[in-house]
Formats: sequence, C-alpha cells, structure tokens
Amino acid sequence: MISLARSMMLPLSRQTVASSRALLSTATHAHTGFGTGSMSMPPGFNAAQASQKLGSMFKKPKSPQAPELRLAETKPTSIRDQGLGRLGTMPPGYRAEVAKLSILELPERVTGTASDRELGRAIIDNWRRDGIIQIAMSPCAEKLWNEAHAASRRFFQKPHMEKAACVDSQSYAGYIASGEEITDGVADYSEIFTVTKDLDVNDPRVKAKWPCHGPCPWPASAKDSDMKEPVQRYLDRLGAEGEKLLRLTELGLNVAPGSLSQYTRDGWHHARVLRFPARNATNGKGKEGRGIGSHTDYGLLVISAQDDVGGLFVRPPRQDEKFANWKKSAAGLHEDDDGWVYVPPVRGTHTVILGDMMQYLTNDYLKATPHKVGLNTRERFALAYFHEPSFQAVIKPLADAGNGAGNEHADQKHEAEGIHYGTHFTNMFMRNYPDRITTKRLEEENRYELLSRPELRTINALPSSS
Ligand SMILES: O=C(O)CCC(=O)C(=O)O
Ligand SMILES: [Fe+2]
Repeated sequence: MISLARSMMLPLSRQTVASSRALLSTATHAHTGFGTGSMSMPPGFNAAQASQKLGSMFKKPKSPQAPELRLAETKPTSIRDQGLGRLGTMPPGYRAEVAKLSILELPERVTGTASDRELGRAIIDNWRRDGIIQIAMSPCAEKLWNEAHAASRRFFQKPHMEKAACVDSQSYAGYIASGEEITDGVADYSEIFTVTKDLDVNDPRVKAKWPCHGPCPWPASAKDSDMKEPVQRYLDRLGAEGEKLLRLTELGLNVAPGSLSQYTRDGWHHARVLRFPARNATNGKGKEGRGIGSHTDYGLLVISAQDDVGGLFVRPPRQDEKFANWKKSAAGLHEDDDGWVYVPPVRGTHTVILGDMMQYLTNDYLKATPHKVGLNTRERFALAYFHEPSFQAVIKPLADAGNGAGNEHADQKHEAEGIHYGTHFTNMFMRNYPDRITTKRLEEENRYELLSRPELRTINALPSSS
C-alpha cells in the first residue's frame, strides 16, 4: 500500500523504476542483513524464504489516481556505518523477517478531502497487513526528537541515586530501573522514564486520590531545559500527530468524524523515554537478550522514535491468533514463536502501531499490535508515545467499523457497559509494577474502588465535593 502512495506521486515512467528499486533493495537488505556466512545466519533461518515474503509486502498499485498523496524520500540507516557489518541492525540471536516499510507523509492538515480519505484507507490497509506503519517526521518534528533524544541520554547518564529519586507515590510517572518492570512474570531490561499527565498535588483529582493521578517527578537537580522542556515539547508535537492520525483513521474506516477523537478530549496521553543496555552489559535480572517481552499497549496509538541501533519486533495480525488484552493478559504471547518481523531503524521516521482500545473500538478490525524488544550489541535509546482516551472515558465498540471482517469479538457490540479506560490503565500498571510505591499506596488506600464512581467515568468531570 505504501508503494501505492509512492506510485501516486510519480509520473508513470518513474513508477516502475521506483517500485522495482524498492523490491530490489528489499531483497538486498534481507540478504545483506543475514548474509550467507555461517557466522551470521541465525539457526533455522531461511533467507530465500524471507526475501520472497518481503517481496509480497509491496503490493502493486491499485490505482494511479489521487496525485495529492505524497510519500517522503526513504533515508535508510546505513548498516555498514554501524560497525555491524553483514549482520545489519537486527539484535543477535533473533529469528525474524526484516520489514522494509515505506514511508507515508501526513498532510499538514486533515480536512476530509478525497486524498485524505485515500490516505486513511492506505494507513488502515497497512495496519491490517503489517501491524505497523512508518510515517515521515517533518523537519520540525525531527528537530524536536533530536532534542528529546539528547535530553534522554543526559538523564540516563546520571548516577543511579539521582534517577531513583524520580518517583511519585501517586502517579506511575518517573524512573523505572532496568529489571524493575515485569512483562509476563519476567523482568525487562529496559530503563525508563515514564511521563504521565503532570498534575500538581493541589489538583482536585489528586487531592481526591484518583488512581494514577499525581505529579510527574522530573529530575529535581536539573534545569527544566535539561529534560522536562525538550521532552514535553516533543510530546506536544506527537499529540498533534496522534489527533491527525485518528482523523485519518476515521476517514479510512468511513465512520463519523469524532467517532474516535471524542475519547481523546483530555486524553490520558503518556510516554516512555527508554534506554536499553547492550546485551552484554545487563544486571542479570532478566532473560538474556530480551529488552521487553512481547506485549500489546493499552490505548489507541503508539507513536515511536528510535535511534539507529535497532531492537523492535512486531507481530503482524494473523487470523489464527486471537487475544484481547483487556480480558486476558496478552503479555508473553508467542514471544518465542516464529512469525515476528524486525523493524529496522529508519532515520527521520516515526512508527505507529495500535493499542488495545483501538482493537476494542473497531471490533477487532484493527488489532492491537503485539511487539517486543531485543537487546543489541550497543545500548539503544527510543521513545514510545501513547495517544490515549481520557482516563475517564468509557469506550464502546463502533457500530459501523469492521463489519464482520476478522471480527472475533462481535459480542462486544452488545456489551452495554463498555471498557473504562482508567480501569484498564490502572490494571496494566499495577500488573507491570507490583512492587512500586504507587501500587502499594493504591492498594493501602483502597483507591482502586474509586474507579467505579460516576465522576471517574465521565470525561472532564471533577471530583464531587462530598
Ligand atoms: O523500544 C521500542 O521501540 C518499543 C518500546 C515499547 O514497546 C514500550 O515502551 O511499550
Ligand atoms: Fe510497547
């Protein structure tokens, strides 16, 4: 579908050249990545099979129309420059196909034109096939990412005690040491600074002890310009991207405007600033070579940026795999099975995958994307931004999305009560951080019970004074 977008912007004579070059570079990439030398070939891996499958990721253009659709230039990260030679950037010890995603460029504004609709459809087709899309960063977004990335490097270089002081007993924002997060019962090696809505202790929701509501404990010793400002500026920008993507998704699904974005008024957007140690430099608490175990994230969209090291794997949707993380944990599912696709870093791009609430809203038409992270030979930095419903939103499946295709949870349409996003978020964080001070306080103060109150289930409502 991405080559559909590419073909639309090129005169016909260049189309063939562009798509055959894309195919050629895909195959070359696969071979270059895995090589034929016995040293670099992971056990059981069949390079010829992989490049054949990769070829099928490039669909023939369906229509040569809609010249408004633009596709950015691809700027693949050079694999030779990284000192990894023929291994490419895929973490050692993993077996996966290598994605060669094209790059979609979003328009400045989405107004519902025919080309917006076409782009929305293309985005959906890509998600349904690959589980992931790749979009170009504007020069402004790229600058903001570079600044946030630099801030994150500065933060993670700090002494452990300084980082460990960045916790809050009411919110889940702040520092998570390598080995502290649990996915499917196993420690993750990711080192994280989580950003949630930064609420003052005098905010009425914090005073009323609403679960997960509280300040974001930015590093105290740093000037705001060291970490808070660059990260916040970048996240604000991602918020705008998220809204644009939701509008395009509505157009692609052919549902009424606001069907998705009604839930993101006062969205519980949050982010994880991430560092992964090199695989030979861990503290031994987790599983060798594993950065984060397989999981799905919780809300609508996950927009991510990564440096040039590489580590992310996604699992494209499959008919034979059914999961619903809000009912039964999807953590750890198929983690060691075949069928994963490695997403190599491409400078100047974001990737976007889907969360649980998008799956629920669309009756499984768009499924949450299982993903996992492997440790590489060098440390890796990434940032995952979660574009979410309001904490107070109660999500109901769309009546008119999906229309039965791949719809395993059609019965949800009749579930009157829907899903309360705040409860889902709280459940997930309590599960991932069982020993964190925030979880302990939540339990000790019976905060969880508040989640059933009407004001916690009405967007923008404030605590009742009683
Ligand atoms: O490191 C990445 O690219 C993804 C991280 C991730 O999956 C997460 O933070 O939930
Ligand atoms: Fe994730």
